[in-house]
Amino acid sequence: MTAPAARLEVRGITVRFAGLTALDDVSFTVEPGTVHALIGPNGAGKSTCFNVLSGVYRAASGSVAYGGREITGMPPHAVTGLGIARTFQNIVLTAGTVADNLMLGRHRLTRAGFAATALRLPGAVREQRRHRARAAEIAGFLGLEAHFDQPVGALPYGVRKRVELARALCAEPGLLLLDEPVAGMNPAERLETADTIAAIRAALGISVLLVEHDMGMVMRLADTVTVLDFGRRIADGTPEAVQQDPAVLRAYLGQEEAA
Ligand SMILES: Nc1ncnc2c1ncn2[C@@H]1O[C@H](COP(=O)(O)OP(=O)(O)OP(=O)(O)O)[C@@H](O)[C@H]1O
Repeated sequence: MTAPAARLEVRGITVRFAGLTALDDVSFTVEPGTVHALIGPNGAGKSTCFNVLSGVYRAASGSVAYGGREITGMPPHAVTGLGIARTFQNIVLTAGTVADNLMLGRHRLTRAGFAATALRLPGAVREQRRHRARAAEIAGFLGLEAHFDQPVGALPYGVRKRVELARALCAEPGLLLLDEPVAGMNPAERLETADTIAAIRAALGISVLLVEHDMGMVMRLADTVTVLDFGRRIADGTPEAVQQDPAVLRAYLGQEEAA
């Protein structure tokens, strides 16, 4: 039921906030089935780029196409409908259990309307049962089976981050956008999450675009890396090539000097 991975083409996107150019003519391509990292110093424009891709912000110019379909200007739910799901830098979960949150993730795939579900009509009940079984399967894949019926509010931070990832996967996306998936995690949790992301790609064949500050994680996982600095793309290539790029070294050195 997973949406097939398709090519994401970002062409010349520019975003301005009251005089500040957060993204300046940025282009890159995420090839189907690859892990692509978007990196750069603080304020480089990474989150802004994610917000454009997921329909939260509208670019002043440029285009974003997924599987050849123009998604520029689409609202977030329409972008999700095409098979693009995301997680957020700060955990965004609703009250209730892990299962409740994962069922929300399946919303785009649910056909029965609100009334049919509320009235517990047989077709709607069967459909809910099928979605719940798939949500439980995804929870198991992410090591969350023991937490499935627990309230998310009581869970440790690292587990809640995994719940967010599971919820995004519940939409059966072809492209997963992960905004700092290991931020705030301890080293063991970081390694575990890196392994999980690699396993997701291998098992589902989907594409992953991730924003991440943890360079070890980027180097371990990414096939391709795009580097932003002050809203501009300064490098794009394999992790090895990007790591040795003088413009990238200068950008990160500048950040250390400013710190
Ligand atoms: N809603 C907004 N209104 C005004 N300025 C914004 C807004 N969102 C981002 N910016 C500015 O745009 C620039 C890019 O910010 P963005 O959050 O995209 O960077 P980032 O690379 O994600 O940074 P970080 O690594 O710190 O999360 C920054 O100068 C930021 O202050």
